[in-house]
Amino acid sequence: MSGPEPFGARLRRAMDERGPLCVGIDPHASLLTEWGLNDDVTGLERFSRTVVEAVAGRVAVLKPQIAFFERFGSRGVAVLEKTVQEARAAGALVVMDAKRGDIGSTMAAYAESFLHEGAPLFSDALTVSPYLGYGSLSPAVALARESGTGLFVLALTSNPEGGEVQHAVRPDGRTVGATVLGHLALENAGEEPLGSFGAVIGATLGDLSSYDLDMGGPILAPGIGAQGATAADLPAVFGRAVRNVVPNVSRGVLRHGPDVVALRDAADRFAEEIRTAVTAV
Ligand SMILES: O=c1ccn([C@@H]2O[C@H](COP(=O)(O)O)[C@@H](O)[C@H]2O)c(=O)[nH]1
Repeated sequence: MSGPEPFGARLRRAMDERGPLCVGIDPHASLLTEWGLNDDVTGLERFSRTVVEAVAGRVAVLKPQIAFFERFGSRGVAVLEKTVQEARAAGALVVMDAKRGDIGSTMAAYAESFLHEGAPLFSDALTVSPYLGYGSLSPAVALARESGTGLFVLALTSNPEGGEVQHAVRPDGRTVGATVLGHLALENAGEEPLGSFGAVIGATLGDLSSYDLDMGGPILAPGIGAQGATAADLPAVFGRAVRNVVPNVSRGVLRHGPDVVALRDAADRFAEEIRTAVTAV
């Protein structure tokens, strides 16, 4: 089959070559201040550039959190555009953390913004919310297939409040989170070496053995570092699915800036801890 190489295949290769770590680009106001930067667009640009310079050439994935750019309006979004382009040019895959979700016709426009090659914010993958119904994501699934990009669908989020929705039991006896994972298994069926339709599942969640995490796609796992999970928790949380896990660390790395070498060393330490934990399974 011709067309662009699917995201899942590109991600598997990047994970094999660079390890699975994803570093988040989350320019919190407090971090800008700690780095000695102003809480303005110039500070935002310096922060983002520094993170890209430090780690984009060595980690598999970078995940900019769009909220921290949008708070500066159009000039912040312009910084995000440059950040995405520079990160991709340095060899990292970019997962845009925008958590988009809406009725299907609007979802198509969100998908165009991030998954259409040539769009200013074109990224390798996008986080999306299935809580308007999984089917509302269909336009994004279709465009991702066409453009060789991917989705990470919120399934079991890292925050303690998520359980009231995601662990809720449906009339068929399955939880809402398990239902999302079931949809993803269908999207990824037959895709080798890894599907392009991933789940977001928090590394903070403890024992998930009641869930079938083997849905053929990657698992983006935030929660390591500032939210209290550690690399050593990964095997217990994800079991055999750990080989498909992309652990995200944002503040745990970013707090070591603005020194480029210190940032790089922090990312390398997390990468090594993850490698040790995952190879022990
Ligand atoms: O369930 C979720 C989904 C997304 N996130 C995002 O990941 C990072 C985590 O940042 P840390 O500083 O490492 O805590 C952040 O961008 C969240 O919006 C999440 O934490 N949990």
